[in-house]
Amino acid sequence: MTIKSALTIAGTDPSGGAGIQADLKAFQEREVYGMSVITSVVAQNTLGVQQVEHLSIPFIEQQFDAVWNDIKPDAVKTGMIATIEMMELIAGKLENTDVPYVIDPVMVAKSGHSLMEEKSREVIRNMLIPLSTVVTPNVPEAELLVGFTIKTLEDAEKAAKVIVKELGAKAAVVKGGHLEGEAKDVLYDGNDYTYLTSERFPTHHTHGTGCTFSAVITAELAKGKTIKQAVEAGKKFITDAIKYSLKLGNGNGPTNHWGHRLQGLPNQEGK
Ligand SMILES: Nc1ncnc2c1ncn2[C@@H]1O[C@H](COP(=O)(O)OP(=O)(O)O)[C@@H](O)[C@H]1O
Ligand SMILES: Cc1ncc(COP(=O)(O)O)c(N)n1
Repeated sequence: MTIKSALTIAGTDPSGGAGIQADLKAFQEREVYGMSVITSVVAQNTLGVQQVEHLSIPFIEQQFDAVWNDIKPDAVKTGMIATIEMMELIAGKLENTDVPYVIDPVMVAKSGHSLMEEKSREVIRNMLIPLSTVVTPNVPEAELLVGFTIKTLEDAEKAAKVIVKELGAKAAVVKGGHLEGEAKDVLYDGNDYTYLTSERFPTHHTHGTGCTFSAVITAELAKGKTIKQAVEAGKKFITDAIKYSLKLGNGNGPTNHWGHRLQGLPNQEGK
């Protein structure tokens, strides 16, 4: 069996639901060998973010080189990259590789805490997105990337197209977690739209949904799946992870990375 590997470059969540920790759990569930480069150490839990400390640029670079020069990953994702300097470093490292690259453009945590400097938005747009295979913004992130309001499915389609045609991503998925009604995401791959729809579960235990979704997409690309197959696998996985999400902690609990093994069983509300 050939082992495929994936690398996440992101911030941490010591409570295990988001960031690097969520990504590594997702890679493991998809049977891909997981590796990580930490950009910022975050004191956070299900209640919110308490404190953030950024690692130095030379130290982030050392971590990256340690992985890349030894076990070159089959796919890479970035999550929380807070500063312009971090983005420039990562862009420089990824610009001449052909490794599939997924960007989860993490800007603000669900709890409302900013995880990216505002002035970095321009840099993610100009330097990182043109290098990417798939970008996975939620609605507020997509609005900041494209500069218009997203209220309807048509707006989401338009935003996905702008991210591909104008910002230079190979594909974009605008996630519908923040819209009303069914949880409907829109993938645009430069030619076609694909809609990924699930029922909306009435739960607030959704800490780390975006991290887990993009990590599964990364794992599937590492295995050589197409963008469409990878995004469909990500949607299936996150739907079960939310359906069986965990009432852990005192705030918004984490998603359940074993959700896909629990199909047919009652969720935590007994439904
Ligand atoms: N309550 C929910 N029920 C079912 N799916 C959801 C729910 N909330 C979010 N999702 C799905 O989870 C994935 C992550 O979306 P979203 O929560 O918008 O991302 P983020 O964590 O970046 O804000 C998407 O596929 C979205 O459709
Ligand atoms: C290190 C890190 N990366 C990403 C998120 C976003 O996750 P969420 O939007 O679910 O809070 C987070 N809270 N922490």
